[in-house]
Amino acid sequence: MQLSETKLLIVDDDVDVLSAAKLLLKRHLKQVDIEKNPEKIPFLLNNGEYDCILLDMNFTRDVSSGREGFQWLDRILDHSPKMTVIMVTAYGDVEMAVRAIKAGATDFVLKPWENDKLLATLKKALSGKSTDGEMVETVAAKASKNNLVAQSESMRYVLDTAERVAPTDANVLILGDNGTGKTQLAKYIHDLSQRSQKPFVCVDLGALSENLFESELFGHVKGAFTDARDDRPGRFEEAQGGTIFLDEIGNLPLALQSKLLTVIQERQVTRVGSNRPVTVDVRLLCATNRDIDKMVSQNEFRQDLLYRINTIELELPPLRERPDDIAPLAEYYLKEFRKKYNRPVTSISTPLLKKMQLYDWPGNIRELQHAIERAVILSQEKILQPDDMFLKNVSPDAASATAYDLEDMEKTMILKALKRFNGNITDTARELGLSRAALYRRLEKYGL
Ligand SMILES: Nc1ncnc2c1ncn2[C@@H]1O[C@H](COP(=O)(O)OP(=O)(O)OP(=O)(O)O)[C@@H](O)[C@H]1O
Repeated sequence: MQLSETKLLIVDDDVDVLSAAKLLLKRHLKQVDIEKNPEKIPFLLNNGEYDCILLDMNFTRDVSSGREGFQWLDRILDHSPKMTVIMVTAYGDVEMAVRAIKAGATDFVLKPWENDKLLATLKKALSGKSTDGEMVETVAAKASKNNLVAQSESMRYVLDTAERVAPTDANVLILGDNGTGKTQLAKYIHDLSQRSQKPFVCVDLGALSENLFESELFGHVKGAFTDARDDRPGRFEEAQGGTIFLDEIGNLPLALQSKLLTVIQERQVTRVGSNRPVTVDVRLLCATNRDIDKMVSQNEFRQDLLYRINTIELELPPLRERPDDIAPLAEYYLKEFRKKYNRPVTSISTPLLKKMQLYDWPGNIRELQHAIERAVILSQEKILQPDDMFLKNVSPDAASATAYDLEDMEKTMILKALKRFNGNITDTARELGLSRAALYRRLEKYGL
């Protein structure tokens, strides 16, 4: 959207700020309205057709929590979910900005602002919108999203948060078991960020031997150790301007944890064997499948480092906790492998899908991917059947279930749901889409 077509509302309790902003912006925008009292916001939203709101975070002087601003942000987005809201704060720091963006703001500006910066922020926020208010995705982000299957509510929440955090440059820690998609998510964040045209460097700290960590991350100079025949930049330098993704950060030895902390604080790396620091501008994404808080409490991971890397934490749930993703993932990989191996398989039978829903998937998406790959290669059928997929811990009853074994299926589903919610009847009933009374009747019927 063009700046010259934009109708803007500015809400701030400081009249000087309001008049200065109006004086500057009315020359560039179609309409600029100002309001001192945030209580008027609902009335103004009902009566004006604004494209953008510049909203102060702190209405009560000397209060810097931003609480009021967040409350008004919620109210605005409840009323107009696609509104471009730019938060204004005198106390801005990355954390507050990230919280605002997570809560739905498009961007933020610091007070007192420089006129050029304010205009640039407005332009950027509005240019990300097409006329119907949808965010325009970059080509890389679109491609990346196409590879991400996310139908369950929990995954959509994770992606939604990732999308909000991506443009902020905040450090993100991704938690999740093996194969849940941590690397894929990190790439997605990079593709959605302003660094998407710069390198995305992925370092698997779980696959590095301890004596290689330092030179791999920070580089070395010729002669620094026996095998160092040339000067070599480390992965931080390779990621210059872009993103570095440190996978399995929980594997970083303590001595290197303090070096990494220094790198993050000073934004400089020093190659092994050199004493000349090199300035690096990288965004840091980390991931681990370990219980990092427990590692901190056992002094295996530095608390101060954790604070630095987890400005935002995203947790990928295991596949068994998002059964809604199983069918779309299976379809997605069926299509991929059918093409890759030129096989005539067209679809997945309902009984096989049921069998997959009942399985625990300890290896998560990676395991599902391999299971479909094997089935596509080996199956003689056009439609994959339960026997085409060997899954270790599915009970034989469930495995041979046909679409017509409804009672067996129902009993198994109830048992699974009860287990998942530790016997809690209300939660189990809600999960199964039953009333509590209906669930009790079935428990009695099946003698559970
Ligand atoms: N949402 C998704 N949709 C489709 N495929 C996915 C999704 N998430 C992950 N995958 C695929 O699953 C496999 C495992 O994903 P990924 O390597 O990102 O997991 P990870 O959590 O980083 O694993 P590890 O802990 O072993 O490093 C990859 O082949 C990836 O492409």
